[in-house]
Amino acid sequence: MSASARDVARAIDALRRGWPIAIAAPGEAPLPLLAVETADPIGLESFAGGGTFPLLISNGRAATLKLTNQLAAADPDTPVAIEPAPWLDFSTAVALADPQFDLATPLKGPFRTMAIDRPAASLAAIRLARIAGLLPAFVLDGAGAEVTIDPAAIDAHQASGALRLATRARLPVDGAEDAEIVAFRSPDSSDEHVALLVGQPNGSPPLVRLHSECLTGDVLGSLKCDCGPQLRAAIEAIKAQGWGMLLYLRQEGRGIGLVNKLRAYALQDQGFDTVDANTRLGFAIDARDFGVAARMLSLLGQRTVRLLTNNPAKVAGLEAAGVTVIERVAHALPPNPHNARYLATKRDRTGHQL
Ligand SMILES: Nc1nc2c(ncn2[C@@H]2O[C@H](COP(=O)(O)OP(=O)(O)OP(=O)(O)O)[C@@H](O)[C@H]2O)c(=O)[nH]1
Ligand SMILES: [Zn+2]
Repeated sequence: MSASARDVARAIDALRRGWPIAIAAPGEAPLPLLAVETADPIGLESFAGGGTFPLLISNGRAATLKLTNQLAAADPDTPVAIEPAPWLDFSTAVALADPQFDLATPLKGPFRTMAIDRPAASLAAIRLARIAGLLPAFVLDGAGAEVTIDPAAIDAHQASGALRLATRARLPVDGAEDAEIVAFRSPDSSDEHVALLVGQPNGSPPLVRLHSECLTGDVLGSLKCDCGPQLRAAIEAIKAQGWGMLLYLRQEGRGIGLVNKLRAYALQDQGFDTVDANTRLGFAIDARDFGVAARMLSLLGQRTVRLLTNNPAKVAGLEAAGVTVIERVAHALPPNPHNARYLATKRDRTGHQL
């Protein structure tokens, strides 16, 4: 592991423990940061010195709070800085960061945005929050940073190039007794992706399914989404075709992590759909990087595939990463009363071809 990879790992760990870090981009002054989600009043005081402080949130969140115009910057990941104000205290910072009480508690204010003087570090901070599975909201410019990292190290952390095949073994599964599991690891990330290889190569391109982790659907049988049935149907479809592979990608919640996905579910309980829930939390609607899947296919010797999906973004993501998708094979399953709205939203708002 390189020194910078170690620093990113330390930065993620520090943020999750409520310790401050700094991001220093070339040509910019360092940007000290304390994650609002894991801060407490004592940690905040030792970081900010007891005074008032500026905050950094994402545009999706700022637009939800009516601090920016959603249309002005279409990308929900764009950083937005909020000016210090005497009424900006710990509990107000939490209310600005976390949408769960948006409808219940009127926000203190007014709050004003301000120009961002360290743009590269600010953008990297929002990305780092997502990688750490934290709400994208930081107190800025305090003291005591545990570690200082370069945005380039965060890019390297996300890159799939260092992914390696770690081990493989026979794994008879329900529906495919001849299956083999292959595990992948990267020194830059703790995500352990796996591929399930079904059947034997028969000269034609494999039928491939990219399945993003869904603990609730895959393991607990959640009816809120279609993941569990899609997972099992994919294995059956691959088996029926003769051969292929299911890539199980550790991209829970379309890349925002389990806790943030469950926060999105809490917002869905309040009536927001899957798209608006992600945006209110301050995340992109889909934060996945399908370069990981392309790298796994390349390590498995596959550059041309038939892809089981309804999501054109998966086809585009693989193609952009150098995989030829010769055919998209539809993978729709019957709705149930709990996921009908979710499936309709995917069709109407994220371009799924159902
Ligand atoms: N953030 C968020 N993630 C969700 C929600 N519902 C399901 N997911 C996640 O969405 C991912 C499932 O998407 P997939 O089935 O791989 O793919 P898709 O983009 O729907 O496209 P298909 O290939 O057509 O199924 C999993 O990581 C789930 O955890 C939600 O409401 N919010
Ligand atoms: Zn799911």
